[in-house]
Amino acid sequence: MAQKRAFNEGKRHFKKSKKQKTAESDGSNEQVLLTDVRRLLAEVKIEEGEEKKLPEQWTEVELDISELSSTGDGLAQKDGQVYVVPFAAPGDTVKAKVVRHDSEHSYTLTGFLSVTTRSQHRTETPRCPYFTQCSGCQFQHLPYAYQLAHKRGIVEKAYRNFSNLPGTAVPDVGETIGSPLHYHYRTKLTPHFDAPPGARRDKRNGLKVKWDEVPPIGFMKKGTRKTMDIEECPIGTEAVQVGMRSERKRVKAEIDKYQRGATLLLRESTERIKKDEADSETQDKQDGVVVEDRGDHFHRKVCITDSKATSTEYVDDFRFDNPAGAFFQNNNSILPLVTQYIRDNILAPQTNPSSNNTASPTSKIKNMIDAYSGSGFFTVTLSPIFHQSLGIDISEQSIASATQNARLNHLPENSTRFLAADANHLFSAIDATKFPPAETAVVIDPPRKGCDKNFIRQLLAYGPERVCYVSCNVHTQARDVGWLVRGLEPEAEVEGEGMLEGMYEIESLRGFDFFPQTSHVEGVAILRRKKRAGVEEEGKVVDEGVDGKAADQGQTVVGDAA
Ligand SMILES: C[S@@+](CC[C@H](N)C(=O)[O-])C[C@H]1O[C@@H](n2cnc3c(N)ncnc32)[C@H](O)[C@@H]1O
Repeated sequence: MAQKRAFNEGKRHFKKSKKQKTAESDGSNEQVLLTDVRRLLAEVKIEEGEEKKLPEQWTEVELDISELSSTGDGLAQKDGQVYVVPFAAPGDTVKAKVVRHDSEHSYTLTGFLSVTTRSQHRTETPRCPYFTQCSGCQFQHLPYAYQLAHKRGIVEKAYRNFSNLPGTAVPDVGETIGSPLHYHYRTKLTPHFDAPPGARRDKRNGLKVKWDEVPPIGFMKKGTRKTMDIEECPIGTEAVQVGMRSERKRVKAEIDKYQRGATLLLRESTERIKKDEADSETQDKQDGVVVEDRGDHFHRKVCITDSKATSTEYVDDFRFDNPAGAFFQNNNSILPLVTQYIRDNILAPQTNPSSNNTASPTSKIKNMIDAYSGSGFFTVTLSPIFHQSLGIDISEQSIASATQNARLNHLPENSTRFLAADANHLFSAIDATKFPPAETAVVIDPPRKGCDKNFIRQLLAYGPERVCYVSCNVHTQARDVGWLVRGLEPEAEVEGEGMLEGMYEIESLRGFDFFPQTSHVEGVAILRRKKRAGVEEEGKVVDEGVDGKAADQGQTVVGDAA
């Protein structure tokens, strides 16, 4: 079934933007790259924007790559200009084609041509024949351990460059947790095809769109706005690959029915069958079905192409049903690791229930608020260690799925609840007697742009005991965590509002490799609240309350999380 083009497809990789001039991080690729470029220029003592003679556009240059940027590109310095080269490795000498100079910022975007001298790090043979052409993967030429170490460096740099925190406030970044699957991990792919040239004119003239040939069906060609034809994508799961083959075949047969280009949905769905209940057909090879042996169970996997159909995924024994086109994490293999990590760390370390998966009798933290909950992934998988959980998402459809997922996993309705609401107005609506901040942990997993300042302001005013911030953009995460630690200055336009003091310490930081072979890293930051003013009475928490007034909540403190 056709779908709308995903937000990041068909967009130019580097577009000129004025945002880079603002002090606050927007976490965009361009801003992150520019930060790396500036540091490299400073190291070689070159002024940004210095006039120099640069090679003509589309000419070939030979470059020595010195490092990898946080965007996954190789960086080289030549004659006072930084060159950005995709698909390169530090230590390579490469030939590249000049694409565009940014003279204001002294860097040049290039297209990769070939390697003249191989780096010692370039030890892997890319599995994909489209590698260096397709824009999807950046790292197939690098060994996996190298990818993980580089991603740890991305997290370190993000906090150095975008948190505005002194080094002493940022703990050592832990080693990146690798994905069990390095290839064949993506449970969702969305290849697309474009309308034929002249389609707009034909439509304007009321004519039917004419396809002279089947268009390329695949992903964006690196550095262009063109779609390249891709028959197989080795980061897709086996079921997704089966779906890709059959969808390509179907589109080829039915191309005349399309009046425009389209994005295709390929989403894996799993049926779990207990071995002792499996019949002889369960394991039979059937068209379009992939069967995996999972100990006590078989997993029968198919690829769904209708965005409204239900897809099912299992994370450990938790089951999640979602509309196939809705957001759900894309690398199922790493999800048990990340949820276990959060269960082990979200409560105070000394009261950690470790791996026993049940509510801790000794932790004073009893409640969890999952802001940006989506269809309940964290609310459901973390619920065993909390007495009550509340998931909030702006999308009513996601909240309907989350409620259904809680039911599917037999979570009681009175202790696991969901609310469709804007997280930016969340904490003013929370009843602090039901969710006392001193007994509550908040999980945040916002979109790439991070949290709104309003959200951070409210979170600081509410002041939960612990915060677990999960993010697919460690640069906006670093900015937001910086605010939680340092505090937030008042908005100029809000009369009478004072400085909101930072009240958190970063307990731990690390990346999880949700997307092997690419430059993306998922960051998990655990924050603890600094000691509350007036908490010292033996056996009692005297909290400042949500509105800033001291209020004796009379909670018994068993174990101190601060
Ligand atoms: C990265 S997804 C995370 C979803 C979920 N934690 C998961 O792992 O499946 C971000 C979620 O934030 C939600 N969202 C975006 N803006 C929001 C807002 N202002 N208030 C509440 N939720 C919001 C989106 O609907 C989306 O479900």
